[in-house]
Amino acid sequence: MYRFSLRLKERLVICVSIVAVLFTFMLVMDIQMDLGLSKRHLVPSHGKIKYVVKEDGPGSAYNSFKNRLLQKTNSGISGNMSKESLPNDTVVNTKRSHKDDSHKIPNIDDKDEQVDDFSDLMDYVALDSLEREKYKLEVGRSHGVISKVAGGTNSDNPTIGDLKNIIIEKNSTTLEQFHAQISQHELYAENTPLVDQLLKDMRTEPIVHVAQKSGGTQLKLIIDYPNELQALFKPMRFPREQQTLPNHFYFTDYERHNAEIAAFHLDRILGFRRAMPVTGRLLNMTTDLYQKAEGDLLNTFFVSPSDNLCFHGKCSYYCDTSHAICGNPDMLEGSFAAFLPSNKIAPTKVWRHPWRRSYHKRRKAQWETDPNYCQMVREIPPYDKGRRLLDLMDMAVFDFLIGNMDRHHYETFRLFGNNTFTLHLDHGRGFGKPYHDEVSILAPVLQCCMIRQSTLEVLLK
Ligand SMILES: Nc1ncnc2c1ncn2[C@@H]1O[C@H](COP(=O)(O)OP(=O)(O)OP(=O)(O)O)[C@@H](O)[C@H]1O
Ligand SMILES: [Mn+2]
Repeated sequence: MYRFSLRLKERLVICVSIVAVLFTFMLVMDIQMDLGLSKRHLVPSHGKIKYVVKEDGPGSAYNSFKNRLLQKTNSGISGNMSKESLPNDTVVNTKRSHKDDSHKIPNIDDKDEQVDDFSDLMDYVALDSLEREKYKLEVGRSHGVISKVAGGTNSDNPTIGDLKNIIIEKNSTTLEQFHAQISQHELYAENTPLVDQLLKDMRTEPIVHVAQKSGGTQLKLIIDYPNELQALFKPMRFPREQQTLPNHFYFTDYERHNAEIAAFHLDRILGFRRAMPVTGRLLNMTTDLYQKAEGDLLNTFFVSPSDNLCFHGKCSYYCDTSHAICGNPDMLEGSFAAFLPSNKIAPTKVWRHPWRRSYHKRRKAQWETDPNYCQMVREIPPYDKGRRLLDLMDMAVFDFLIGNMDRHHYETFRLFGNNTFTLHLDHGRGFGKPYHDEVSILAPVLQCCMIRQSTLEVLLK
């Protein structure tokens, strides 16, 4: 009997052990294959958040960023962070492409990158505010996803027309109507027909006058059409495939007219609506430019050895005979950006971008060396309240996507005060390295560890 009951006990122990092993096995399978048996919802999947959750707190995001981007620079060249600053897998790619196969399309299969389905972020965005509070307590830190109300965009949204008492007449031009409807929180409404109308007008209306635009470093022309329509023209200067030359800094890079066009469309698709409408058009060098130019600009026209009409204009970069803009044979492609409202109607305020690069071959900007840089920015008006700092986060995301390292200043409309959107202007240096991710452009997001919820949602979508 005793021996029998012992055997029973033994059997019981063996059974319990088997059940325990099976249960553990099931849990492991569940975590690996996301079967949902453990009803895990947020916590494990949030483990995928890069840079933040693996270590402790938002500070680690910056440390990780600093380690990867700021401290590894040993070339002594502050601006050229790209090579040293990349995650390991990308460094391999860059090194390979450095010599000059940057014009080749990289083979996607080459990449040893893990695919992230961003399910953690999807989960997070779907939470209501109560669940978020709970999550916040669970992970023991505040999060950087800022909702609309907290982002300060829920206030009134007056237009320039409202504030300047502009009455839209029947015969008002498309650009006049566009200017009047620019509002405190966006350049144009999502479904306005005015944008497509403007693009069409700039593409098809006859050109009546061209003049060089002062300011900035590279050549730009002011194009006048009938009825006060005006556009800012950037000519195609180099072949469409021309990428940033390996030894060019971001501030000496050529400008690409098609970058201006693509950037406008991306800004629109992302729902920012902070870039003026830009379209492309072919111009006749003789009838559209030479015959409509005068003064200083006209004086720079010449006929090249192959009998093409060329000009170079006057500016600080690439405005000389060796960088002339020539017809091919007589046609020239360019970008046409709808002109901003005049200073009389809506003057803009120019702000120095806090994350501006050094624009120097050897010097670093403060944000590249100061681990608490964002903390400082957060306390300085207009970044201390309202939407401004979040707009800079959006701008960083936008610039990262277009590869624009040339964001030295930005502008806002004065009449809307400080709680207004930041204009997205000047994207000519975007898309210079289309097969390279310049992570340092995301420095504002990585250092402040914040992003606007609507932006995150659009990116996930
Ligand atoms: N669509 C526009 N309509 C009117 N003015 C504009 C427009 N876009 C830009 N500008 C003005 O023209 C100035 C120069 O334009 P932009 O920045 O594109 O040229 P840039 O040569 O690249 O300048 P920089 O060398 O300073 O970067 C800007 O500061 C801006 O105020
Ligand atoms: Mn520029």
